[in-house]
Amino acid sequence: AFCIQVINPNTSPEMTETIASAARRIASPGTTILASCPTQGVESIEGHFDEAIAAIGVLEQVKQGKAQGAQGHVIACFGDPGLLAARELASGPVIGIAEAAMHMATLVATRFSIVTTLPRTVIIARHLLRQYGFEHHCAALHAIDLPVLALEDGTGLAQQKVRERCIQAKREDGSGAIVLGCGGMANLASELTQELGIPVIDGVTAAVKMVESLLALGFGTSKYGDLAYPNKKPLSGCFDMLS
Ligand SMILES: NC(=O)NC1=NC(=O)NC1=O
Repeated sequence: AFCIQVINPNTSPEMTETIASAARRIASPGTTILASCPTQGVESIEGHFDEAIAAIGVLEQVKQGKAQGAQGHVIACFGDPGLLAARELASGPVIGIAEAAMHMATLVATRFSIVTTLPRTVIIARHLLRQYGFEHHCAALHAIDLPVLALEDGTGLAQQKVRERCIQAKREDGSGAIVLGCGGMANLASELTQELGIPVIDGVTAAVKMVESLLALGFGTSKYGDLAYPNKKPLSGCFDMLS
């Protein structure tokens, strides 16, 4: 039986719920999901500035999650904000949804496409592909060109755009799999997989299963080298909460 914390790095309660329900749906029977989002920060993450703000909230949540018994952590934003810093703080595994979805896509197809939210987050996804070493696995990246919270506005327009973009990507890119590039798309993957007949991979569910696998294998984050716990030092002002 595992306890896995799933962190929505933005402060949108609706998106936290979308993410939490996807995580709980896929979690093994014995796994408890602790879903959370930062108490302060940014309501959606759409660029480097937002990611810098969100990373502090991720660290605060990881610290709280550890205290609540979380054995592993998922960072449920497609920028994987604060990933390595969170790995320094954590004992258990910490997996970002972008890396999780990308890894999974490489296991089922030789090439994958990414469908994400804004043109500027396409550029950030490219940075992640390079950072993770997946550049040559990714055939193309597409944006639905709607803000992140359009996925939670109840109109269904963003969801329709995601579907259209996935159909286009399958037709045009020659990719065998598609990665959904936002935590708020977590509830779309299984229906799109059925309709398109190819793996449409959401990073929230992928990351939950990867954390479960690492825990089942007895692996946490390696605390040897640069992911060792942070050097002890006083943290001033609002950062005191991270001491
Ligand atoms: N590319 C994205 O849409 N990233 C994201 N921003 C958020 O606030 N959540 C995400 O997954």
